[in-house]
Amino acid sequence: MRSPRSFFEPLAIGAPQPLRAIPPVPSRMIHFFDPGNPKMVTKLPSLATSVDVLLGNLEDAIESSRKDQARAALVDVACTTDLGTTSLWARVNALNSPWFIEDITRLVSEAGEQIDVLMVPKVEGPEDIEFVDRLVALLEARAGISRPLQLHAILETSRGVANVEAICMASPRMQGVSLGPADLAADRQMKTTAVGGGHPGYLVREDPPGGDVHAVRTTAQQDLWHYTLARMVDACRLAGIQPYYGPFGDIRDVVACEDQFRNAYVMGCVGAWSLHPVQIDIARRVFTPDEGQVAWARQVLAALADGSGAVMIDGKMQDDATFKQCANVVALADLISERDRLLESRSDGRST
Ligand SMILES: CC(=O)SCCNC(=O)CCNC(=O)[C@H](O)C(C)(C)COP(=O)(O)OP(=O)(O)OC[C@H]1O[C@@H](n2cnc3c(N)ncnc32)[C@H](O)[C@@H]1OP(=O)(O)O
Ligand SMILES: CC(=O)C(=O)O
Ligand SMILES: [Mg+2]
Repeated sequence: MRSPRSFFEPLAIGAPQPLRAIPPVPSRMIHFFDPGNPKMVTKLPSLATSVDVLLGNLEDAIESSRKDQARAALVDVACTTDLGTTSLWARVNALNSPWFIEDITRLVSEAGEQIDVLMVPKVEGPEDIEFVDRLVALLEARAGISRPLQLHAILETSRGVANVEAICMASPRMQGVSLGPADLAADRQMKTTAVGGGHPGYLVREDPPGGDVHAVRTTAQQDLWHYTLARMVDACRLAGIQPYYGPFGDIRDVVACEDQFRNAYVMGCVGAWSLHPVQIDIARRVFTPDEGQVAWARQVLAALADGSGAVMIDGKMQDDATFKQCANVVALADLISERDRLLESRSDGRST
């Protein structure tokens, strides 16, 4: 654990000063692409007019035989493609893999000014983040990078979940954490074979009406990810960083994807991954504050000018706590509306 006095000092001589706060940049959808797939790469300028984050994936879903090609292609994308105001992130391979060292070295050294966030998979404890933090600082210093790269951890092992608070607080580079439901399910030996979503066997059943255990009873599926997500949200907010739902693998099931994303949004997450273009609009719809809720929140703020006291609006008590809840909704809505204005002007071909 670092001393509070040295927490914000660069970890290498010549590395940029660490950030004191996470930049307030919307990241409703982290859209994954395979940098080694030319068809996907040609779509990037057009995708950049509709998504908040484009992420070049080098880890799972990229065949071992194509890792080097995908890495080189991602550096090329970073250095040659105009993505406007859309952020560029990269998912590197796991720390113990044969590709990690080359991933991190080349991405930081050759594209460190273009990449905003490095997503690190299978993070198990603060020591993993501390290791990457120092390595990135050394590479930044050597390459003369002017602004610090941020780190994003994927929560996908039991040990990672057990250490999530320490992971979130391990470095000022930490930008956020995503749930990794597929690897986490495997690591925990859960009995789902899906990427996110529910399971028909994880349910509650109504009590027997009149004690008749043979009566037909209603059941409702429960959210397999509730505990992990809630714990992750608390850990992220404790550290002042951003929580995200990860991927939803059933691309056809847009309804369940929207439900899963919305659960995460209501719980406090700021975004989710989109694996396929069809999931982009789902994430935008879900992670953009609802107009009716924003109007209500503005009404509460206006009624409680300085946040103190208590008033009734439509029969509901409002005070300092609801003032803060509403201020969060309004601040997010304003941030997103500015982002959508930028996306719209880029999509119209106007200068941003
Ligand atoms: C558990 C985890 O680790 S999740 C993270 C790792 N997984 C990933 O990154 C997967 C990313 N997504 C993909 O690779 C693809 O979406 C796949 C393989 C799942 C499906 O791809 P396809 O079989 O080509 O899907 P589909 O035929 O519906 O594609 C329709 C079009 O969208 C394009 N497309 C599909 N996914 C993407 C994407 N992520 N980004 C950009 N374009 C895409 C296809 O190239 C195709 O283009 P075309 O109409 O010009 O031919
Ligand atoms: C997100 C991810 O990598 C997983 O679910 O395993
Ligand atoms: Mg994974």
